[in-house]
Amino acid sequence: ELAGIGLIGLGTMGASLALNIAEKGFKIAVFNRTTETTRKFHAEAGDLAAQVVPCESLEDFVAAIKPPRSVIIMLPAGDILDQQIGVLRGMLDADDLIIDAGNANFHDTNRRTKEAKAAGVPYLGIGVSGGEEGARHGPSIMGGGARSAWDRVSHILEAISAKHEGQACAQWMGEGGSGHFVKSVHNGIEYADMQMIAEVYGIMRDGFGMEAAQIGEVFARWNEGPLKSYLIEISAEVSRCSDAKSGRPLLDIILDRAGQKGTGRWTAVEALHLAAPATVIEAAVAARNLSSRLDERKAGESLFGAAPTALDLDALRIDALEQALIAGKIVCYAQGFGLLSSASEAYDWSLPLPDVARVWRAGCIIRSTMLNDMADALTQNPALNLMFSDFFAALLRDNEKALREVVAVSAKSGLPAPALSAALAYFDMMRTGRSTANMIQAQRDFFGAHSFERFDEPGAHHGPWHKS
Ligand SMILES: O=C(O)[C@H](O)[C@@H](O)[C@H](O)[C@H](O)COP(=O)(O)O
Repeated sequence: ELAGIGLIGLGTMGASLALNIAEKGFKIAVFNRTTETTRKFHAEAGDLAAQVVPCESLEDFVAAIKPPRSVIIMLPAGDILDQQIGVLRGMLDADDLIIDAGNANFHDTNRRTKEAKAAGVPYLGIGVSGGEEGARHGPSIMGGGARSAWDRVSHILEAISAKHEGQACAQWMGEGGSGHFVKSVHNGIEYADMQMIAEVYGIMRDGFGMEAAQIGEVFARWNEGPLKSYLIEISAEVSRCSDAKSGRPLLDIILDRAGQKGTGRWTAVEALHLAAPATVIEAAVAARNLSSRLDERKAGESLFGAAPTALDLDALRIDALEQALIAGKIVCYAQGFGLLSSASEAYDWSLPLPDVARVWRAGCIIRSTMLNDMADALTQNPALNLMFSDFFAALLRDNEKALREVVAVSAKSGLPAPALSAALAYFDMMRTGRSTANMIQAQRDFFGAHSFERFDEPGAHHGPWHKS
């Protein structure tokens, strides 16, 4: 019996996704450049091995799949993917579908979709979120490309996806690179959420002098409240984990140099490009860049002395940290959905924003109970800044004071809080009817005759500079 679908790339995510597909009853052909990996995968597939067709050549792989074929490719972003698509396309029939399920840059997916369209062959770019665990037992899936191509495989993608209240967290988002863009923004928000959590962890560790396990208790408590989410849950777990070798808290042994593979950066770059402020995401990307400058930071510490970080609990209540995170999260998601809305317009995607929030409710890394409320608010008015929706405006009113307090105290005591500070600044800017951009306009006109608008007269105006 031929396989109903194929998958190339048995890395962590690819292998997990293939087992998930097999487990849901779909016979799957698999191929990996390194044959040893394919053999090992099949040998370790256990009861699912019968559902898996291990192929040691691309020819065998293509022949093992029932036409019209659907082939998922799970490879790192970049040239390697174009090469694989090129080779594979040469061996497939015209109506065979290629699905890139990796973390591609949506600009590349836009290009590849156009190339596929020009060649008259189907192509999908899908964002898959949830890490290894999610891929294996139910990820969140964000599809992009021709609707007809999505409809060919939606029964499989919905079957393997995470479920929220029985609803599949797998959704077609639009044409071209829309699926990968939604995934990028997901990752940008993931960066920002993680950074804000790391900042309050820093205040508890360096400000209050709390032990990792104590901090873990606080996160565990917050995971019972409005912040209930996968990232708070795992922050509690990693804080409470001890190092097998030394018995010390593992967190205290991990080097403070954050890695990144690009999705957060791409999101920040696109936000600047579209003039859709995503300052909390930008701050999170910059914090990762700064964290990698370990030696320079150490040199800075000896040059300027470590910040006078010690705080007493009178200065700041632990609960204020939870409230600050709630306010920061609302601002960050408002920016994320604002960016999705701007891109949807710029690229003519008509992104279903309420469905984006729904698809993120389970399976993905940023899954949280707050996404339920976001889906409701966006359903009521997808065009409205999320901060201005009744539910979140009320929540912000209740929590913005704590965010202000946390940012103020951390600034005074030299505890870096770039993402929380960016969130507060955005909140204050977005509720300032009369900003200071008039000074910018005057300066621009002074040195570059760029002109300015007046309150009292339409048109472009110039100041009486350089006249005297
Ligand atoms: O949604 C997910 O499942 C994750 O976001 C996944 O895509 C991956 O873990 C990120 O690529 C990590 O990104 P960085 O390596 O850039 O932190």
